[in-house]
Amino acid sequence: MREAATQATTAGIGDVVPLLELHAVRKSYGPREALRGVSVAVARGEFVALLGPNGAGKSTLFQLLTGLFNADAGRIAVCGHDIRDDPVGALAGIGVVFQQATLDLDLSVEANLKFHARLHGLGKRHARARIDDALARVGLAGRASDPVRELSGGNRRKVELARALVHEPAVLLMDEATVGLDPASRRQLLDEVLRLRDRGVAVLWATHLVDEAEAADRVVVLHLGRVLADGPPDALVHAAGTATLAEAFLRMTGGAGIA
Ligand SMILES: Nc1ncnc2c1ncn2[C@@H]1O[C@H](COP(=O)(O)OP(=O)(O)OP(=O)(O)O)[C@@H](O)[C@H]1O
Repeated sequence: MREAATQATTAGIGDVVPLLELHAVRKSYGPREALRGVSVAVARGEFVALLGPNGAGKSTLFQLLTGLFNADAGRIAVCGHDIRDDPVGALAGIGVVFQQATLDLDLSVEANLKFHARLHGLGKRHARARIDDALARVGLAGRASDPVRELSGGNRRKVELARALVHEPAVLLMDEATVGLDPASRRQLLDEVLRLRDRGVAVLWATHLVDEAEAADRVVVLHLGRVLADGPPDALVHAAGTATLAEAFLRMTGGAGIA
């Protein structure tokens, strides 16, 4: 993991070169503008929360980042690879946990991860080592042969995180990944991702939950397809003149979303 992140960083000039970069990204569905010129950057070892109420454009942004479709305008680059010119290079640097569960419930934990490893072109021996490492990282070392169907919701999310890590991405995308989890499981997942951040991974964590955003190095507030604020949680609270991030978020979005 560290190696992948380091390689990506040293390819640029100094530590400030972002591993994930969106510049003036626009996307419309027919006449509806979902993203109206969004710019966001995430550096190595940085945890950025993308905080937005329903309809802000978070899912659209993640769909662009995962190559599901192209932006109408603007630039997206991962580890210096433009997602339009070099989608394979860009997507190789990304690990994703989607909002919707995407595991095959009838397969074992290990089989799900093996499938992902093959998709990323990992050889058998390398895949074996990476899968063991990723499962140990999320505390599921002893569950490799269990059918996913037998795991709790919290453990299934951990398997999804392990799967996202198998190919050692420099950038981790978490799309409302804690939806449906109880508070303890939510905290565990957040803590694990913070540890990955500390190992150098660049994390973009989409959420509508203010308490999750409070743990971030920077919070990007997205509303109706525009970035309303981008900075450390304290700075956002200070700029809004409120007592809490929740109040600042409410004020910025006109009460459109709070949790
Ligand atoms: N396939 C689509 N066709 C038409 N409009 C869409 C489509 N997907 C999203 N939109 C619209 O684009 C805007 C942004 O939606 P998006 O789902 O990206 O927001 P979001 O922040 O992920 O919201 P949520 O938290 O509710 O998932 C909304 O106005 C939404 O109605």
